[in-house]
Order: sequence, then structure tokens, then C-alpha cells
Amino acid sequence: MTYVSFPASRKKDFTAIGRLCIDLNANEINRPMEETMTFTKYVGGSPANITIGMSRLGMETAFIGKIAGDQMGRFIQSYLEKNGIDTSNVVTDNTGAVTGLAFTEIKSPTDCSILMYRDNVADLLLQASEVQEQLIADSKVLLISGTALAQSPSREAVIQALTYAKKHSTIIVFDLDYRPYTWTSDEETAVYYNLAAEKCDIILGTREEFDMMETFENNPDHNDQVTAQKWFDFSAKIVIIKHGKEGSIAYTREGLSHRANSYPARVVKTFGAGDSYAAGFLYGLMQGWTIERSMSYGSAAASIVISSHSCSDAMPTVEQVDDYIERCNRGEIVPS
Ligand SMILES: Nc1ncnc2c1ncn2[C@@H]1O[C@H](COP(=O)(O)OP(=O)(O)OP(=O)(O)O)[C@@H](O)[C@H]1O
Ligand SMILES: O=C(O)C[C@@H](O)[C@H](O)C(=O)CO
Repeated sequence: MTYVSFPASRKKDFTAIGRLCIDLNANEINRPMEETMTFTKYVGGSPANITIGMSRLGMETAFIGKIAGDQMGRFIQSYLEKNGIDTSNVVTDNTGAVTGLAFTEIKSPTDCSILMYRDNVADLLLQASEVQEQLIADSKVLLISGTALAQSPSREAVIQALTYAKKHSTIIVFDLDYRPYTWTSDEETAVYYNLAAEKCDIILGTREEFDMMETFENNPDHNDQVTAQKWFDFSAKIVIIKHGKEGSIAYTREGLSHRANSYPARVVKTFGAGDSYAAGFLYGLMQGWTIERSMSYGSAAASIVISSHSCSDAMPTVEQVDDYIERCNRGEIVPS
């Protein structure tokens, strides 16, 4: 059964809009930030990570965003290009804005957190007039991520991108990617998330992210089916609710639900799970696979990334995901 019909014969499989940042991941793992002395620099930002993941899986990809006009911005641009991502709609800021930094603290495989530096960041300065309609018209999928809705003018840029995607029947994926630090109130967050989600064909988020969107609603038991059902009255065809190590559940407009278990992992850190899951899942769906197989592929990709030090740099290729699944099936990977 086909749940989502991706447009045929477009130049790009996948385009994302949103933040391009730097991750500084602690080298001394299993220590608090206060005692961490050195970090390794990687490209970061959830939509950037997902795009890198799609590109590693062999998809034709592009990015719409804004980078700082400095060494960090050039590092990001060059990394995207080395990964085969079209950067023709990556705009360079000329106002002196900076690159967002995410310092990651890895206290233990289950206790990780991110310390964000996001004052005057270039990614939130993308303007609606800078979004190229033709690129969205040429893409099968547009992925938006919630953080870009947090402030103007990036908020308007995303809404304009949604308008272009609707006009050209580009499939819209919403990765909720809720990061509280960029928002000023729960009410503001819920209102903008809900407005954007109404336009989206596929919505992916954690239970906590959907809870935030339900600030004005009545779902006292945090019931996944109640959460998903609401979106089928709008544009959604698939809603996925992720539950960390417990796996994920997908609901479809036809009233079906599918569960996926997580794969075993020798966890180094937990962040990056959602981004790699999204890339693996969307890749599978775009190959015409079943929802179950696509979710399982996303889960395997997630286990690979959380078993690695980075998010972007660890995004796996098809061969790596296939190999991981085979090794798990042979019982060769035992969780840490
Ligand atoms: N500890 C774990 N062990 C194995 N797989 C995991 C683990 N944590 C997450 N995953 C896998 O990653 C998928 C997405 O994880 P999660 O629900 O944590 O998303 P997320 O919160 O968006 O991730 P992130 O931490 O990147 O923000 C899960 O459905 C599962 O397949
Ligand atoms: O999304 C961010 O800004 C930080 C990410 O790059 C980080 O690696 C992460 O949290 C992935 O989900």
C-alpha cells in the first residue's frame, strides 16, 4: 500500500530548510561539562544532520539556510559540498551574525545534554525573499524543522517555503525538533508548531514534543493515537511518535498503526538518534518500502549514530545500515 505519493522525476530527492550549526562534542566522555577540556568540531543542527544522512544514503539533496560570513560558516558550507549537498540556496549573512554552537556533555551513555550558544545566530536570519521557489519545485520532499519557526525572519522564511511546497505538490515533512531555548513561551511555541503542522504530509516527533504542541488541547493520558488522529483532518498521511529506546509508532491516515523496535546499540551518547532515524525512515519510504521496513531502517541508522561520537559525520551509508542489520540479526551486537 502506498501511503505517500512522492512526485516523480524531480532533480532533487530531498531539500531541507533550517539551521546549520556547529556541534562541539566532548572528547572526554562520561564526564560533566565542568571537567571536559577538549571537544571535536562537527557540522550540526538537526535539519543539517538529516540532510547529510539522506545524502550518505545516496539521495540527491539540497539545503536552504543562512550561515555566518566567517570561518565557521565556510567550514559548514564546505562540509555540505563535500557530502554532495547542493548549497546554491545557502545564503551568507553580512550583518556580523554568528554560527550557533552546541556543546555536548556526555556524562554517561544515558545522561547527555547540550549547552547551546545561540545569541545572534545567522540561521535565524534567513528571510522569506531568500527562499528559492524553483528549488522547492524541483524537490520531491521539503523537510522543515521546528526550531526555524522560533523567530522572525526565519519563521516567515519557513512559512514561505511551505507555501511554495504546497503550490508545487512537494511532499512536506515536519521534524518537530523542539529546542526550548530558542522560544519565549509555551503558548507561542504551540501556536506556531500547530500552524505549520497543518500543512505537513509526514510529522515526526517525540512524545514530549507532541505534548508541547498539545498545550491547548485535552489529551490527559498523552495518548499517541489521539495525538496522531488530529493531523489526519489536515494534510498528514503519516504521523510518527518516537519513544527513545522503546522504539516508535506510526499512524496512517487509513487508520493503521505500525510499531518499530529499536536495534541494540553500544551507546556512546543519545543525541542524533532522531536525526538518523528520520533519514533512514524517509530513505526507505522514498524507495517504496513498507512503513514497517522504513521504520526499522531508521531505527538501525539511529543505533549506528548513537554508537558513534558525532551526529553528522556518523550518518551511515546504505552498506553500513545493511551490514548493521545483518550483524544484529546474527546476534553480534550486544547493547552496552
Ligand atoms: N538507547 C537507545 N538504544 C537503541 N536505539 C535507540 C536508543 N535511543 C533512541 N533509539 C532509536 O532512535 C529512535 C529515535 O530516538 P528518540 O525517540 O530518542 O528521538 P529524538 O528524541 O528525536 O532523538 P534526539 O536525542 O536525537 O533528539 C528510536 O525510535 C530508536 O529506534
Ligand atoms: O540540533 C542541534 O542544534 C544540535 C545537533 O546538531 C545535535 O547534534 C543534536 O542534538 C542532534 O539531534
